[in-house]
Amino acid sequence: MHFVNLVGGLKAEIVGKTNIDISGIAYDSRQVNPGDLFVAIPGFKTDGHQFINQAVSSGAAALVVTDRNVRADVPVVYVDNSRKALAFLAANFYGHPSHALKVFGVTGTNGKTTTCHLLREVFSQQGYKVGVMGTIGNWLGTQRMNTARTTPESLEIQKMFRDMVDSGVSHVVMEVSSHALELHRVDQVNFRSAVFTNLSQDHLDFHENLEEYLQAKGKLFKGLTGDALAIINMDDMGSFRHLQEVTQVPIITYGRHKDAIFKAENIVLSRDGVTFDISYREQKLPVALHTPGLFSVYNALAAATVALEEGVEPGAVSSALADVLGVSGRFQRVDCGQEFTVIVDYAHTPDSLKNILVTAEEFVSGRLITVFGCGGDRDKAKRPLMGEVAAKNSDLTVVTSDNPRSEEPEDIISDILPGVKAYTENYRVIEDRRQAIHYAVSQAKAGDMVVIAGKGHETYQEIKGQVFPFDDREVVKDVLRGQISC
Ligand SMILES: CC(=O)N[C@H]1[C@@H](OP(=O)(O)OP(=O)(O)OC[C@H]2O[C@@H](n3ccc(=O)[nH]c3=O)[C@H](O)[C@@H]2O)O[C@H](CO)[C@@H](O)[C@@H]1O[C@H](C)C(=O)N[C@@H](C)C(=O)N[C@H](CCC(=O)O)C(=O)O
Ligand SMILES: Nc1ncnc2c1ncn2[C@@H]1O[C@H](COP(=O)(O)OP(=O)(O)OP(=O)(O)O)[C@@H](O)[C@H]1O
Ligand SMILES: N[C@H](CCC[C@H](N)C(=O)O)C(=O)O
Ligand SMILES: [Mg+2]
Repeated sequence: MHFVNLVGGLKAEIVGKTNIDISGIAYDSRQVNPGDLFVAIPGFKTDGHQFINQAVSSGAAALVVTDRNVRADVPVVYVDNSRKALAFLAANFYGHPSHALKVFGVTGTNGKTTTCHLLREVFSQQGYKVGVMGTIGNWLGTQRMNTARTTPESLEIQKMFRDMVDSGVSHVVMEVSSHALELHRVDQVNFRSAVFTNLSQDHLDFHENLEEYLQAKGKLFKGLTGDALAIINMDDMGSFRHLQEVTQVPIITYGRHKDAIFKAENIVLSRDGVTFDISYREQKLPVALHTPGLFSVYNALAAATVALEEGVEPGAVSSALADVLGVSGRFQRVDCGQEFTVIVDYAHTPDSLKNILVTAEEFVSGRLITVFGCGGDRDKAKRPLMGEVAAKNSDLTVVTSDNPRSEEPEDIISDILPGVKAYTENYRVIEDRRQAIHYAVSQAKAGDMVVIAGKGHETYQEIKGQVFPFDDREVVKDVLRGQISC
């Protein structure tokens, strides 16, 4: 692409000759190919400006920088914010593909992945080719691609949108994390609609406090334009009020609140699922889900609201929701015919852990045994809170490691323990997650339930910067294999 077309419209000062072609964009010097434009990002850990020489020696044809002192033999584009510029340039480079797609963004602390996958099923059953971007992977129709982030960097997003358009995708459901909103990853995305699930404590390592966390989420709604809709959970009243203030587009509410436009009524919770009615605009739509818990009602209601607003026939919405047997690592049973229940779940916040344990508690006839830890290099304030939730809602709590990342596993456990000790003496600390799962499962008797929380679909464990293969579900099967044929 010609350099002038690429940077056209970007608020910037340009020094150097502009009559060049750009073959690609890179924001990491290690990824630069000859002819690329290198965008230097001042980051949290290091500064992309330090790698300019490396980028140029790898063949960078031009640079985007924020540091006015940078001088180079290639053209230099001076901008105020390089993440913003990256999003702008990526959208230009790939031809603004989101304008040729219906992109539905889902944000909130919990329920994004689940809501997206429910919505994916509804749209797929309509015969649309659906794109998905989120925690458990990215999909172009049925083709799955791995992902490291819930919401990738703007460059990857725009490239994926381009591939989606080129392969016939019409609808995209994507999780939009607060990190993505704060770091301009979705700046140039043309959202058809945005969904808000809920807000509770998480990521206070990244956001100053809950207000700032909410403000980051609000950016998704602030950016909506045209005939986009803001689809908001009205039961989270504090967040609802904020989002209502910041958005300029029509608001569609859902929830159990009496004033919600799409209202869940007649909710019946059971061990194997949930049934409820969606009452909206003088109509009633019965829904049956295979996942239990009140939180499942919210996810399905959010997905149904989007689909119904898009004009999907109501019967098709409820039948697609009924066809979803579950989402990988979300309240996933590991069943080898044992006499007790084992659930692997991705709850890694105080609120989600509480939801999952309250749901489990309701249907367990015996003891509830919980295994969990907390991620390293993440919100430390949630650790004792998760300890408290586990202790209050379990008969036996096994505190272990999640992904300690660069932290000492025992330090993380020490942060969790005050919360546990304040509510129970029935706990064990087993730092090694495999051993912790072995212990918990071996303690279970007929009628008991073991909940293994925090890692859900993950197939790795990161300890001291090293990534090892690890899958809670496989570890459970290994233990059960020793007891019964599995
Ligand atoms: C906190 C956060 O989001 N950090 C993101 C941020 O990293 P950073 O600012 O620290 O980058 P840095 O390491 O200082 O490097 C600065 C720049 O120098 C470049 N560099 C670096 C080294 C080198 O040799 N050459 C080079 O050019 C880097 O590519 C980067 O552009 O920008 C990077 C480039 O886009 C991201 O990869 C990185 O995600 C990190 C790895 C991360 O763990 N993010 C998590 C917390 C995250 O985004 N999570 C959300 C939330 C999930 C949820 O809601 O639960 C998600 O969407 O996944
Ligand atoms: N609507 C909800 N409200 C509260 N908790 C929920 C809800 N839906 C799911 N959960 C709980 O949160 C966990 C994570 O769910 P899910 O993966 O759908 O959320 P997410 O928002 O995508 O999370 P992440 O931010 O990690 O990507 C589930 O395993 C479950 O324990
Ligand atoms: N997207 C979340 C996932 C947390 C999952 C948990 N297993 C952990 O590693 O902390 C985060 O990056 O904070
Ligand atoms: Mg997710």
